[in-house]
Amino acid sequence: MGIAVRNLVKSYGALTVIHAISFDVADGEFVTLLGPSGCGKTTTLRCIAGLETPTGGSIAINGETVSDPATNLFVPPHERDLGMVFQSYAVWPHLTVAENVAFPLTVKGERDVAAGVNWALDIVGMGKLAKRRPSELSGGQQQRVALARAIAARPRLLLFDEPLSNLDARLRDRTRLEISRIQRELKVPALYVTHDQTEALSMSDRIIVMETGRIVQEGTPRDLYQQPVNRFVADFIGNANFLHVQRVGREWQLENGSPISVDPATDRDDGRSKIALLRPEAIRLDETSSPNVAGQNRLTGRVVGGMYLGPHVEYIVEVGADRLRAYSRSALAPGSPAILSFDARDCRLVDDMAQTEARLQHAG
Ligand SMILES: Nc1ncnc2c1ncn2[C@@H]1O[C@H](COP(=O)(O)OP(=O)(O)OP(=O)(O)O)[C@@H](O)[C@H]1O
Repeated sequence: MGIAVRNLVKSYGALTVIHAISFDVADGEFVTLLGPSGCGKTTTLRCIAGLETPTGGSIAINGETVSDPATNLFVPPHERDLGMVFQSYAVWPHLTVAENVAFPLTVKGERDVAAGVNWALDIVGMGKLAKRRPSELSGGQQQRVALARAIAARPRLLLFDEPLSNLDARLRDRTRLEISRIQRELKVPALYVTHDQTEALSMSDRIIVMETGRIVQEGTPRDLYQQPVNRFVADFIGNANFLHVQRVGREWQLENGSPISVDPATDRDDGRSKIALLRPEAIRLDETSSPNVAGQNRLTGRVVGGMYLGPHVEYIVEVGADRLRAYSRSALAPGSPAILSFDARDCRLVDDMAQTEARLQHAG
């Protein structure tokens, strides 16, 4: 049950934009495709919807293959039984809210269209505005109509392509919660495309991070935040500091020669070049008089800037050749020395990005 994508390839002429990716979305699961602009998220989603013709690989929905170029199989979009919500609300301006939502029910040949419309509008909280036209609605309300239309025919799969991009920040937060609630209520698998890490972290059961048409890592939001496989994922999800480190004998050192203890679980000698990831919230930032805590890394840096954010000040601190972001409630003057303390387990070695790029180039 759910979606099974196997070795999906999409090329436009000589240009391949999806390179044989495979993933699943289990029944009732909320999975997000996350990655920078142009990495192939939308193309993947559109292949599943049947709005693009894949070049290779297969796609199955609830065990039924809907696309497999090797056997010339291609089920058209309207026969795939899925609901889709786009960035542009794509509601029809000449139809009322109720008529918009009725459309998929009519196409499906449902007998009690009115009941289906009421059900869907109730779920998105738009029952009272059924007779309005889209021009009489706010952006957020129009997106709710689009959502109601996507779920009205009780599809076996929900697809979302950056559905919150056109909403302002507050409405985005609210609609995010609504989408999560509705998907869990309906218990249908959902695939959600975004380049916004907050959306991905807050809504997903699982996140698939993509880079240039390939999957770099997939896992729960917590896995990806706490155990990113490389610099690209660490940088894309959450705030990240990177320390340039080198192995000297059995220890790791910063470029200025200071020794540094790293998470032993990440200290693998696999021949790949490494960089140390240190999240800002793992750093304790003090004035130089702070006491030494046994077993902690303790680096001396220099404050180069600070930004007051209310709950804390976000400082930029120079440590050797690296600039790190760290938070503190104390007021530290620019130019003043500071001590950065952190647990070795919070300092993880990850593959450096240059390595990923090299691998991608090698893989063609
Ligand atoms: N019709 C097309 N012809 C040629 N190239 C295309 C076509 N559609 C998309 N591409 C290319 O495919 C790649 C992936 O595009 P896609 O829209 O899937 O990326 P995305 O990750 O969804 O980006 P965004 O977040 O900007 O929408 C891009 O390099 C894009 O230029």
